[in-house]
Amino acid sequence: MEALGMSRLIVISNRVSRPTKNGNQGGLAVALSQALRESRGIWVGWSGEITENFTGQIGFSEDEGVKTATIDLEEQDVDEYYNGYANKTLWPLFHFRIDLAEYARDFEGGYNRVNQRFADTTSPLIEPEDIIWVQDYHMIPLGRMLRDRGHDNRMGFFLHIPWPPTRLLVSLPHHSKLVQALFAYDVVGFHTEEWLESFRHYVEREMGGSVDGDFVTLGKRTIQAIACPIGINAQEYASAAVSDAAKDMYEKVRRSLQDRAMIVGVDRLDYSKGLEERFNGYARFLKDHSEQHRNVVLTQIAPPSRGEVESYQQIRATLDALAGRINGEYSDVDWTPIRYVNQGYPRDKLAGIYRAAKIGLVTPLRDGMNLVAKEYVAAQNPDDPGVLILSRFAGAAQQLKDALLINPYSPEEMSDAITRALSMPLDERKRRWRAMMDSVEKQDISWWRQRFTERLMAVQRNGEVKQEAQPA
Ligand SMILES: O=P(O)(O)OC[C@H]1O[C@H](O[C@H]2O[C@H](CO)[C@@H](O)[C@H](O)[C@H]2O)[C@H](O)[C@@H](O)[C@@H]1O
Ligand SMILES: O=c1ccn([C@@H]2O[C@H](COP(=O)(O)OP(=O)(O)O)[C@@H](O)[C@H]2O)c(=O)[nH]1
Repeated sequence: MEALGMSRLIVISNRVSRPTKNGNQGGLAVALSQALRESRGIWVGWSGEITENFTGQIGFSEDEGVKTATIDLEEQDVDEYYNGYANKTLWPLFHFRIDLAEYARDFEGGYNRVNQRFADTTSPLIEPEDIIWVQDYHMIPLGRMLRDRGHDNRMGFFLHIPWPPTRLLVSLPHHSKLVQALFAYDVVGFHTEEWLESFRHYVEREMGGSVDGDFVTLGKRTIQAIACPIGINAQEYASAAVSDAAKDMYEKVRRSLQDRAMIVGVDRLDYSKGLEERFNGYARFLKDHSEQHRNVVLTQIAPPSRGEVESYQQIRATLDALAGRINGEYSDVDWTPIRYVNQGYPRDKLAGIYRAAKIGLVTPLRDGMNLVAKEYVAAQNPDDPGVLILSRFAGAAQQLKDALLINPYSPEEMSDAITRALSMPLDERKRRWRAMMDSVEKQDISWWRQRFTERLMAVQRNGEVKQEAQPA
């Protein structure tokens, strides 16, 4: 494979997704699997299992040509690392919710302990020419820990969530230690220019570092920090939308709607996704447009997520009550305005649901990227496409400028956008869809992977960048 040459790729992430025969995997897993297969690489991560006492024993497996190496964690590890520091401390803070961020020394201790465990697991597997690619906020210190074990390999890090403004980040105890750890990598990637800009701002203002184009220097160490938006497998997703499973689902949904227009939302049940604001915006639409009652249904698919974390239990209870209240107020014996569904669907069925929806309503308060927005576009019928209403605060809004971009905090804007989308002429729908689909197809998941790994390959093992890789 051209980007990696003869080097093996080693990917390390919290979750590992093994290829299955029916290909039912997320886009990230598909993209990484392809690169791992072609480079005979390894994907390292948590097995998702809990063991009584940590053994460090590695479970090796090979499925469809992709090797995985996983470890089990102890209950205390999962509490302090995954539920604790990752999802009670970093996730809310990095999504600008310092009101929800909890800090406890135990969380930070558990986070570092688990990262040491991943470093111990990965270290013996690493060969000198391997390129190492660490994914996401669960694993920020891992690169530093691998360097401490003597690995001078090319190492990259990709952050899948936003990078917060400096004024918020400084509320984290030991914030500079966390940021300093990123300087162990050679290339650090973010989804958007905005997150990259905030990272550079922190390094310059808080740490006295300097920025020169993509190069960011702190003390003796210079790394590259780039914006590299993740995409989906657009062609494959468009095909999935006309598969038998998708068509069955499409028919089932359409039959149940009886000519009503469907608005669809698909999100993990997470406070960052703006579901409460979405329901309130839709309620505002119902209040302002009684003539539209019975013509419209909002289907919100929201599989529960991170249910051991209290803020997730709270948002779930809030949404249960809100959906009940809105339905109670507006329903009739033969019409329910919100279908609120707490189960997840596999890709093909989901693609059929997206295609059956006249409107995709994607309104996170803050989101690293949001792949659902791109999937909704890819699943549409080119001859009769639906309209995407997208929060300006999703990373995806930087690319999908032909969506109806809204401020998710404003119920009026949401109500107006729904009204506009319901009556949008076919010509305008087609024009907007074509422009968005061009972007989804061009900057797809392979583009993302290749752009990042090419940058990493251009770094020499001593950390210098080959001349031709320097940006103009
Ligand atoms: O693994 P979980 O705790 O169940 O969470 C699922 C994933 O959520 C986050 O996704 C992010 O990555 C997406 C792809 O780049 C991006 O589109 C989205 O905006 C992000 O929120 C998380 O960052 C992943 O690590 C989780 O696996
Ligand atoms: O019932 C569901 C709900 C969501 N997803 C997938 O979960 C991913 C969600 O990614 P996104 O970037 O939108 O948000 P995240 O959950 O990663 O924050 C998308 O690929 C969805 O298709 C799914 O397969 N089934």
